[in-house]
Amino acid sequence: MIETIHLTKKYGTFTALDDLNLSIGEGTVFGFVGQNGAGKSTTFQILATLMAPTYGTAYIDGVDVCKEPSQVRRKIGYMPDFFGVYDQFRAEEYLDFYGASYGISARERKELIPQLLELVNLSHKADSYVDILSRGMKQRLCLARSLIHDPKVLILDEPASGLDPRARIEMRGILKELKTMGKTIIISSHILPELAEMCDEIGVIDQGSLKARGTVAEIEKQLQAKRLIQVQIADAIDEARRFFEDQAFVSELVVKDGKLEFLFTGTEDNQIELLRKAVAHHLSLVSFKHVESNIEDVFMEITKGVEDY
Ligand SMILES: Nc1ncnc2c1ncn2[C@@H]1O[C@H](COP(=O)(O)OP(=O)(O)OP(=O)(O)O)[C@@H](O)[C@H]1O
Repeated sequence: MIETIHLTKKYGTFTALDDLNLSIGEGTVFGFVGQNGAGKSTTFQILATLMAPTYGTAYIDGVDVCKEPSQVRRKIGYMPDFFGVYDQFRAEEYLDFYGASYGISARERKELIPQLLELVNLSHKADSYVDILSRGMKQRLCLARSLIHDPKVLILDEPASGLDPRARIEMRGILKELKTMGKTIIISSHILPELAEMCDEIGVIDQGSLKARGTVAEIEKQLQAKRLIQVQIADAIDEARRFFEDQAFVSELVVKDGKLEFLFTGTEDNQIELLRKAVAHHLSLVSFKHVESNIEDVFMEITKGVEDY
C-alpha cells in the first residue's frame, strides 16, 4: 500500500533522506521512529506529495507520488507535525469547509461531520471556536480533517506530540479504532514505547536511513546478539568476577548491587557452555539471567552515537 524506492532527499549538499526502501502492506499500522532530525517529516512530506524527492520515488496504493500527485491526494489523509487551524471557525464549520474543498456534497457533509466528531471525541465541542480548543482537541480536530474524504492511507506526523498523558491515551484509542476500520497508517514519533503498543511494525530511521525494521519483538531480537546478563552469587563474588572476566564473549563486566553484570556476545550454545563451566567451577550461583532490554534501550542502541539536537 505504501512503497518507497531508493527515496532520497538532499537539501543543498545535506542528505536528509538516504536511499529509503520501505514497503508497508495494506491495513498495517507502521510506526516510524527516529530522533529529531532523523528524516521522518521529510519522508512524510514526500509521501503527501508536498515535496519532490531528489532521487527515487514512492507509491501509494500503486500510484506514483511524483507523477500523479492529485490522484495520490485523494487516497491519503495527512496530518502534519505543525498545523495551522483556522481559529475563527467553529469545529463543525472547520470540517465543513474542508469537506467542501474535497467536493463532498452538503448533504453528505451533514451526515459525515457528526460521525467524524464522534470518532475523535469532539461531539461536545462541535459549536466551539477552534481557538478555544485545547492542544489535544485541536490535534484530534486535525485528525478528523485528514479523514474527511475517507482516505485509505493515513500519514500522521507526530500526532501525539505535545500532548499530556491523558490526551495521548485518547489519541491512541482513536488510532486503534482507525486500524479496525482497515486504514493503512504510517505514524511517526520519537517516543518508541508509545508506538510499540499500537503498531504492527516499526521502522527505526536515523540520519536519513532505515536502521531496523520489524515487529517490536523482532527489533529487540536483532539486538539480542549482544545480551546483558546478570549473575547473582551467594558468596565469593571476587572469585566469580575473575572467572567470568576470563571467559570468551564476556565484556564490560561490572558489579552492581552485589550482582555481576556483563555483556555477552556469544550464541545461545556459547551461553549454555558458559553456564556449565560456571557450575563446574563450583561458583555458588543463585541466578543467571538476561536483563530484558526495554524498548527505550533498543532505540538508544540502534541510534547510538548520534547526538540529539
Ligand atoms: N527545508 C530544509 N532545508 C534544509 N534542511 C532541512 C530542511 N528541512 C529539513 N531539513 C533537515 O533535514 C533533516 C531531517 O529533517 P526532518 O524534519 O525530516 O526530521 P524529523 O525526523 O521529522 O525530525 P523532528 O522529529 O524534529 O520533526 C534535519 O537535519 C533537518 O534540519
